[in-house]
Amino acid sequence: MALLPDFVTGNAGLCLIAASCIGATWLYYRRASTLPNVPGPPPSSFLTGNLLDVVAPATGRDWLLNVSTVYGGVAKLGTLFGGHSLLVNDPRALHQVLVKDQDIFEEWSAWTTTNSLLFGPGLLATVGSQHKKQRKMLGPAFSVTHLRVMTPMFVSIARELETHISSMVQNNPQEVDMIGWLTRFALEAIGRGGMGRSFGNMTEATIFSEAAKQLTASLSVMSPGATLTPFFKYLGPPQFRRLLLKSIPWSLLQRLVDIVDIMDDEAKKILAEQQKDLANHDTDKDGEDIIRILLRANQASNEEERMTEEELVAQISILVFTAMDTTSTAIARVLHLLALHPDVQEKLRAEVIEAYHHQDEAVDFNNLSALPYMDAIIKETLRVYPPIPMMFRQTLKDTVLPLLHPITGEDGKVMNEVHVEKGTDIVVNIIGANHNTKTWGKDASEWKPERWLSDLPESVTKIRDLSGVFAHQMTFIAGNRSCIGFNFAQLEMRVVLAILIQSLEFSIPKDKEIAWNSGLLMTPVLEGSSSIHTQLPLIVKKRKI
Ligand code: HEM
Repeated sequence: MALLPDFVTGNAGLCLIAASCIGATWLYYRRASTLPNVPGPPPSSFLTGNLLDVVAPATGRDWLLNVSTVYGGVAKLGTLFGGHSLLVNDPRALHQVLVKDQDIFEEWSAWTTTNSLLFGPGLLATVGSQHKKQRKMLGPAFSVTHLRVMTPMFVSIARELETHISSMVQNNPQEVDMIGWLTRFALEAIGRGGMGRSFGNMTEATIFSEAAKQLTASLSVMSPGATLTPFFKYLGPPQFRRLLLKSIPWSLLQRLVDIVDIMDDEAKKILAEQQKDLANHDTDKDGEDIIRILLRANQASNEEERMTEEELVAQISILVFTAMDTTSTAIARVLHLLALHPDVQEKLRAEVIEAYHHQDEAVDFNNLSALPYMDAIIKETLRVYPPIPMMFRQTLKDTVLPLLHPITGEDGKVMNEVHVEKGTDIVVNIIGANHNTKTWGKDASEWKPERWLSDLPESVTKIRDLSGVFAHQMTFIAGNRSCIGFNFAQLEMRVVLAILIQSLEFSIPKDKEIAWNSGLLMTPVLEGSSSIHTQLPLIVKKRKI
């Protein structure tokens, strides 16, 4: 025993569990290790394959794009212990994965298990008929009719945001960390629009807002370890697993456990309040929110369809998780690009001022949707800079993926399709699909809002297989697991732009370089900073109206 390090002798149980996990992972990954003949980048190490290349904060995005350029629509990636997964951006193959054969290409089990451990059995954690049932019940709350009703509430939150920022820059232009403000806006939008309650004053952080803000960043840092979570659920009952987690001396993990507890407590409180209001027939609120609509539908449904209390709580935490950072970083990206391209900013401002004549009270769903230049900027930004650069799927049985654009196999022969074994992980290369030159043309990677103001090429409009739910792109993916909130997100983007651009000007600070880190989500940071602290410092100037 003296030969073993103290940590091992002192934590024998923990080490045994870790060794079993590693062994089980190895066995698991060996099963799906044959993707014969599909070329791909050499793995950086036997232990982690290409996983660390994909999630590398500063280079992950370009790495993904480069692999698509070099290897085409499908490429073999190395995963843990010499295993392989398939990176896909070919339009026909993506259509097969996400739409045509979506029952064969199920959500990645590491992702659903992680989400189930974090939030419980909500949309991001369920599969098959349970997922379908939940999706059907939540769908109506995201309808255009409902969003139309919600618009004035978004406008009022955006005006609060504008008032706060304006007061900071009233006398002189100032550097403002826009991502912080946009995160508060997005949290408040999902709070009031989603849960029927405010998450607090926009200027002061609360325990909940801090927890929600840190969640994505913590998960991004820990994402390579997500591949191990399917085995975690076999490590005994939840109380035991919790004890196990609490005994691991890793501050980031301990913070994650706290965050999850805070979010869960809040979700339970929200549900209890909503149920009470509903029981009291209290409809004296700013229109119907998502959870209220869900509760009504749940109440009206039959026994087999009805969601449990646990499922309802999970939906609340999942909505906060999915709605907040995705949308705030999407708006942040637009503002960053407008600051980099003052001509585009000015043209957008002219369009908005012309439409509203300085009366932002008039901003409504219809007139917001009728601003062609704003529409072009939003579509182009989401295409070139999708906030989520990739997603994952897993095959439930052996199958064949057809390719629209054939590739050359390792044996030098042309491949029109790829045979994929049961258990293979599929990486949906969202950014690769959005930058595909065969679809979007040679300038696919350039940010050109103008491309949306004239006819798009036939390679975009005439391909039946290009099945993204939004603007021919994969940003919100496609099929039954596509983003349920894509119209909600776009509406938030439009409202914030319409309100801020009229009275504020944005430019880049002279002494700071902004970079975007890859991860689960693309996030703005200061160039060279490896920190998980997101920042978007822009110089904001008050316009004289
Ligand atoms: C620009 C902002 C957003 C982007 C880029 C985005 C992107 C995505 C993507 C790529 C997925 C698919 C995940 C998968 O394959 O499992 C997804 C799912 C989802 N999104 Fe969004 N999203 C955004 C905003 C929102 C908002 C505002 C909401 C809610 C109000 C939302 C709610 C959801 C939910 C609940 C799912 C899970 C759907 C399911 O599994 O059925 N998202 N989102």
